[in-house]
Amino acid sequence: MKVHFYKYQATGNDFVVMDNREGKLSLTKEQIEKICDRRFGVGADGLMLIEKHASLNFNVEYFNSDGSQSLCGNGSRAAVHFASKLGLVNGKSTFNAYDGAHSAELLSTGIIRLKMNDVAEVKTIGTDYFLNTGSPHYIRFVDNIHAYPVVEEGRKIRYSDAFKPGGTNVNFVQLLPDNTIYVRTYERGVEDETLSCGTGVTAAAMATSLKGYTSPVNIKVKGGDLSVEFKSGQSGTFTEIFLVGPAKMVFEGDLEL
Ligand SMILES: N[C@@H](CCC[C@H](N)C(=O)O)C(=O)O
Repeated sequence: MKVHFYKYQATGNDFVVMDNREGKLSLTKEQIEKICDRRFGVGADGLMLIEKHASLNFNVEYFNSDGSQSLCGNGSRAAVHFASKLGLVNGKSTFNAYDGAHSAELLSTGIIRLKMNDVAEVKTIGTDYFLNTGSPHYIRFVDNIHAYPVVEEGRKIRYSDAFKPGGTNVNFVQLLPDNTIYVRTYERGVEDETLSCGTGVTAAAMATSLKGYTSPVNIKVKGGDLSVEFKSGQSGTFTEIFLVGPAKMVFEGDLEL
């Protein structure tokens, strides 16, 4: 069976996107792994099916490259760009994802401003933090981020007993001047460092606000620049959270399933 796909990147987090509004596509874990494989397939950190939704503009079914599912912040921004290309939305949009309903805006600059769901709690673990921004995220502040062994240390935390059985994504964050942070993320489901993680930088911005940084927090990742806006509530609660950054279609093609 031949399937048309679109390749997207959002600050270097890359995705295979397919239009499944007719509901004909149902992919197995093995098919997802093969499509996302960088040698035997198209190659991507994740895969998304864009589907119809009864009351919102569309539904996003997101899969990590190993076939597991969660919310993808960068993927959702790419999905909004794709939905706009399909003519499903014009400027403002609403859609359903793994953690429920979201709204977003595609600005004339090509930047996507995605509303994230509220954060009810930030746990403190020694000098580290843990919170859920639609996906689970562990945050550790480090110095000299560029030399930090992200994969080695990330893997230890991701597979630690404390986070079994689901595991967690792990973010290493360096505080920079001017309300800016540099974030590197070990992503579960990709089982490697990615160039950017949207739910991860959102979690990092929340943790950084507990250290006195204010909204918007400017984010630097290996794949580019983002920003996170939010309102802080009492004792580690956050509302009005927006993940803001670019997403681009890179190429399209057909693949044999
Ligand atoms: N890259 C994503 C996060 C995707 C989900 C994550 N790997 C998980 O399984 O929790 C993002 O941009 O948020």
